[in-house]
Amino acid sequence: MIQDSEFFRMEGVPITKEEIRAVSIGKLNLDPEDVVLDIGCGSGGMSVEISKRSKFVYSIDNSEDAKNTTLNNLKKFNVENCTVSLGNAEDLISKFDFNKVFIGGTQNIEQILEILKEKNIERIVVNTIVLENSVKIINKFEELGYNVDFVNVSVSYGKKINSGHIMLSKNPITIITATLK
Ligand SMILES: C[S@@+](CC[C@H](N)C(=O)[O-])C[C@H]1O[C@@H](n2cnc3c(N)ncnc32)[C@H](O)[C@@H]1O
Repeated sequence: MIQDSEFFRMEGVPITKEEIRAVSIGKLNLDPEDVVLDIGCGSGGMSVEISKRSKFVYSIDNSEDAKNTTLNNLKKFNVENCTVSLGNAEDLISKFDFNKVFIGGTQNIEQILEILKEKNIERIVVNTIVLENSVKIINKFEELGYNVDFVNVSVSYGKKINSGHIMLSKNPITIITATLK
């Protein structure tokens, strides 16, 4: 994984942290021939990591700052197999052909999952921090007939203080993986 500090960042544009990227990449079970849609690409943290392990990535974000941040990071890490589109994922998904999806942005998530089901996508991995979203997403996947696996990942970062070393925890992230039965 690339260290978080190596990414170009813009104020207000989130990034999926290194350890969460590692687990999410594992859950995507990437193959070099995979074509992946990254919904809500933010700073491009996942887009860059996925592009290094797959054939092509289509990234979407509805924030212009996020689009520009991702483009900067694609350039910084010499990624040539990824394009970035500005807009709402629910309006753009139909333009692309892909076989796996990573979702880091969850606005209109139920509508997005319904559109993806129509495309028979084999594997979808979603990250969410909001508890209500976790329940909503798991229920929607089950309603649509997917196998669902969900894990909660809590990362604590080590820090040196005067009297020794401590661990500082970050908010847990729920990682939901849906596969077709
Ligand atoms: C947590 S950030 C993703 C971070 C990213 N995975 C990374 O590694 O840098 C979520 C992003 O999703 C975008 N977003 C949320 N819902 C969206 C939607 N329906 N369509 C497009 N973008 C969306 C937000 O603008 C935000 O930039």
